[in-house]
Amino acid sequence: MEQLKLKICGMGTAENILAVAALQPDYLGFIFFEASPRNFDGVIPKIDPSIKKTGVFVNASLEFILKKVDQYQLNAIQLHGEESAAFCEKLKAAWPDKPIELIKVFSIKDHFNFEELEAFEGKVDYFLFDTKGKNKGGNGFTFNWEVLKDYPSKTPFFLSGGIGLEETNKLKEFSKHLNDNGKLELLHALDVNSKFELRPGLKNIEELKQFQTKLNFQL
Ligand SMILES: O=C(O)c1ccccc1N[C@@H]1O[C@H](COP(=O)(O)O)[C@@H](O)[C@H]1O
Repeated sequence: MEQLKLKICGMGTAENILAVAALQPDYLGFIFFEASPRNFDGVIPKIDPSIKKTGVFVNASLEFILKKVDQYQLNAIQLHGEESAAFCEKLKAAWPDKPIELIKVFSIKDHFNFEELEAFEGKVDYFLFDTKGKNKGGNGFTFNWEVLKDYPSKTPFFLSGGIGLEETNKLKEFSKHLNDNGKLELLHALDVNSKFELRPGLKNIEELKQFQTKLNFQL
């Protein structure tokens, strides 16, 4: 079975990027959304090429996304707004010979209509489930993961929204339930952000280390 991946999102300073990259996450996320306190406009230092640099966009234009992919040599794109399936198709077609991963976000609180996913099937590589809150993302609290227990799709997904150190027991239960239903392989990655911050954009390295250790023991 493939190992559960980790995405650390909302990076800011070069020094902190290097410290987080040294933890060898699978994905590092950079938010390109001016309304966010984590909006990224800096320089990404050289990091291990196995770490996928992921751009997070909210209803951005195709041109803007293309520019950022080129400028920062992004490996993955996370669409965190109301982007359509047709837009996802256009984005995929923009790099026919480059393996850019496309992640489409859906925000959930207590219910989700899985029919919403249908139009995106086969057009994106992953779905990402985040918490619906007052902000587009980075709300810092979890949604009702029970909603995903009967996940009907074959598309692997990222679990996101308010995941912190105190969620590890709940994560263990959640992965056990998926396993019992033969769906554990569909949980591709965990995505963490504001619960590991000293301030917006500055990650707490010690707490991230503790999280990795707890996950290795528990999941
Ligand atoms: O973090 C932000 O400010 C943000 C703004 C706009 C879109 C997405 C954003 N962050 C994403 O939100 C989720 C969950 O974050 P949290 O753990 O609840 O803080 C994560 O995928 C970030 O990529």
